[in-house]
Amino acid sequence: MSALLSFQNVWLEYGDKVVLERVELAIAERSFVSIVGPSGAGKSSFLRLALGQERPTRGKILLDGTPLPGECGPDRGVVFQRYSVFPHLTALRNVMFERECVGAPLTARLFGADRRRARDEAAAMLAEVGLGDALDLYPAQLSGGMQQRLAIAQALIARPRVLLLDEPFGALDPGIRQDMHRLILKLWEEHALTVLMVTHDISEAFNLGTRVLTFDKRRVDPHAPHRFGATAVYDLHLTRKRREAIVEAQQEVLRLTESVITGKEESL
Ligand SMILES: Nc1ncnc2c1ncn2[C@@H]1O[C@H](COP(=O)(O)OP(=O)(O)OP(=O)(O)O)[C@@H](O)[C@H]1O
Repeated sequence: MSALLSFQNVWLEYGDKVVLERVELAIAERSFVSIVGPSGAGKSSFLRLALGQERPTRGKILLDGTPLPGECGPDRGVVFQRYSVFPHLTALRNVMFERECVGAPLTARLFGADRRRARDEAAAMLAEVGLGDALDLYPAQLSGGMQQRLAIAQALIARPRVLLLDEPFGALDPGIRQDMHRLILKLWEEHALTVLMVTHDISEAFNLGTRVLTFDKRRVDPHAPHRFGATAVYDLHLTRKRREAIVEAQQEVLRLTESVITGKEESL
C-alpha cells in the first residue's frame, strides 16, 4: 500500500515551546489510524497539521507525494467533538452549504438546477448517515449523536480522501457511541476513506483502528517541560484478528471487573 500522507521529521513549536518533534510517519491510503496519548501530547495539533490549519515549524508533510497545501482543501474533512455545525442552519442547509460555497464562492447561494442538485446530494448524504427524516431540523433540535451524524455528513459531502476526527464520540453515551462506531466503519469502507482519529478511549482506538499511534514525549526536562516535544512513541499495526483478540480481552476484563463489583455488592 502506498503512503497517502507522510510526515518527514515534522516539528511544531510555539515560541520556545516544542509541541511535536521528529514526527516521522507514513500513513497508508485507506488505513484507519487511532491516535491516543496523554492530555497535552499534541494529538489535536497533529490533526491540525494534517488538515493544513497549522504549518510545521520544521520538516515536511506530503499528500500523495506533494507538499500539503497551506490551507484546508476539499481532500480533507474534519469532525470535532462539538460545535462542528452551523446552529442557525437546518440539517439540510448545513450539508448544502459546502456545495453552495464551492458552486457560488461569493454569495454561497445556488439557484435552479444547481440548487436542486446540491439539495439532492445533501439529502442523500444525510440519509446515508441516518438523518433522512431530519432534513428540516436545526442542530438544537437534534440529540448529541444526531449532531455528530450531521457533522460527519457535512465533512463527507465534499468527498474528502482523508477524514480527520478529533474525539468525535467523546461526548456521547456508550450505546450511542456503538451506533456511531458502526456508522463510521461503514462510511470508512464505502467512501474508501483514510481516517485519522484522536480519542481518549483506548478500547475505541483498538476497536476501530487498523493502526494505533501513541503520542508522548520521549524525553522530559523537569526544569523546562516545554523544551521537548511529543512524537509517536508506539506505532501498532493491527490485523483484523489481532484487533478482535485485543477487543475480546478488553471485554473479558470488563466482564470480570463487573462480576467482582456485583459479587461485592451481593456480599454486603
Ligand atoms: N496556538 C497555540 N499556542 C501555544 N501553545 C499551543 C497552541 N496550540 C496548542 N498549544 C499547546 O500545545 C500542546 C498540545 O496541545 P494539543 O491540544 O495538541 O494536545 P492534545 O494531546 O490534543 O491534548 P488533549 O488530549 O488535552 O486534547 C499544549 O501544551 C497546548 O497548550
